Amino acid sequence: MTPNVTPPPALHFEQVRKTYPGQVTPALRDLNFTVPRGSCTGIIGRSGAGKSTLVRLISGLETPDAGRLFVQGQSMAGLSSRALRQRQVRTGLVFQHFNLLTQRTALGNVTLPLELLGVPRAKREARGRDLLAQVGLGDYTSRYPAQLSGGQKQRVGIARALATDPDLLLADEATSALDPETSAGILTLLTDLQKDRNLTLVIVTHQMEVVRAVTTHVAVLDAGVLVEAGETRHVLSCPQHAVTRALLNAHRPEVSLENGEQLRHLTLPDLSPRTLNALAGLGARIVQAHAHPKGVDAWLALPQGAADVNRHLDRSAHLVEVPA
Ligand SMILES: Nc1ncnc2c1ncn2[C@@H]1O[C@H](COP(=O)(O)OP(=O)(O)OP(=O)(O)O)[C@@H](O)[C@H]1O
Repeated sequence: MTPNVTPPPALHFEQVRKTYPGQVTPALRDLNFTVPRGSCTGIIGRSGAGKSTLVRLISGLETPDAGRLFVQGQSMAGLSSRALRQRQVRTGLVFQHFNLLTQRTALGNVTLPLELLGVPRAKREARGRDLLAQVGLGDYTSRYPAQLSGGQKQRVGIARALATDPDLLLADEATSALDPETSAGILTLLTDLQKDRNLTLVIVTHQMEVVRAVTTHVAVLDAGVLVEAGETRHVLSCPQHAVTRALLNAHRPEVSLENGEQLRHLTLPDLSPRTLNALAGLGARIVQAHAHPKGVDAWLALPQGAADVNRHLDRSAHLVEVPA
């Protein structure tokens, strides 16, 4: 009989601390935190929280000065330089500013990691074409970065990150440089790829709407400290820390509410006449709305008693509430 062995988590931090040379204050301290295998985990925090440092530790570009970090069950400290390189090959990175080589075509950028591994030209180009097709750029293989939109450049960046068949994908502010609609498309692509390939996806962001839109788990960092972590639906519906609440309210629109109206953050399936009619029937006002991977991310002003009214909504057809 085969023993029932539970695979280790994708990432496990044990009392991890990182202080940069010449600095007194650690960029990360006493970090205890686990990223479940196959999850889509958001790492959120304000500027200077330590998010990029976390990415650099996971990708082996920095080492902790205390504590232990396990990636796919392997202690990063115990790896030989060869094993570290192999680990790095299985960790895909997607960057905010795409980091494409301007002198190379889309195909040339995607095949670069394979070229560095010595994969023969015909094989790497076949794989590169396949990956570009998977990210919706099958007709753009010969384009140079300057001939691509921001969203297309990020698709090339994602295809490149997948070239070496990673088991872990780190997206560091991957949508921060994109407009909301393009950003929604990239997040959908990332989560579709994650599910299809059974990857662990770590999304580093300062935007709570990104966490809300696609993650299953979230960790909130502040000034190098993990202040809150757990399943996204629990953390967002019942935030325990003031920093989490501040991040949740960061995009709360300034609006004067009338007669006891309540401001609610909702995901609408669309802005079709059917949805708008349903909202009008409730006396709801749309205060703000923008594209979202699951439809339209909206702030609504709802009349007093909206909680009761919400119970009468056909949630699956019209409205899916997400925690404000
Ligand atoms: N190479 C470095 N040398 C010295 N200090 C650094 C270095 N890199 C980062 N820091 C410091 O470490 C802390 C965490 O920085 P980090 O870049 O990880 O934060 P972040 O959450 O990614 O911020 P941002 O959202 O602004 O990119 C900050 O105080 C920063 O000034």
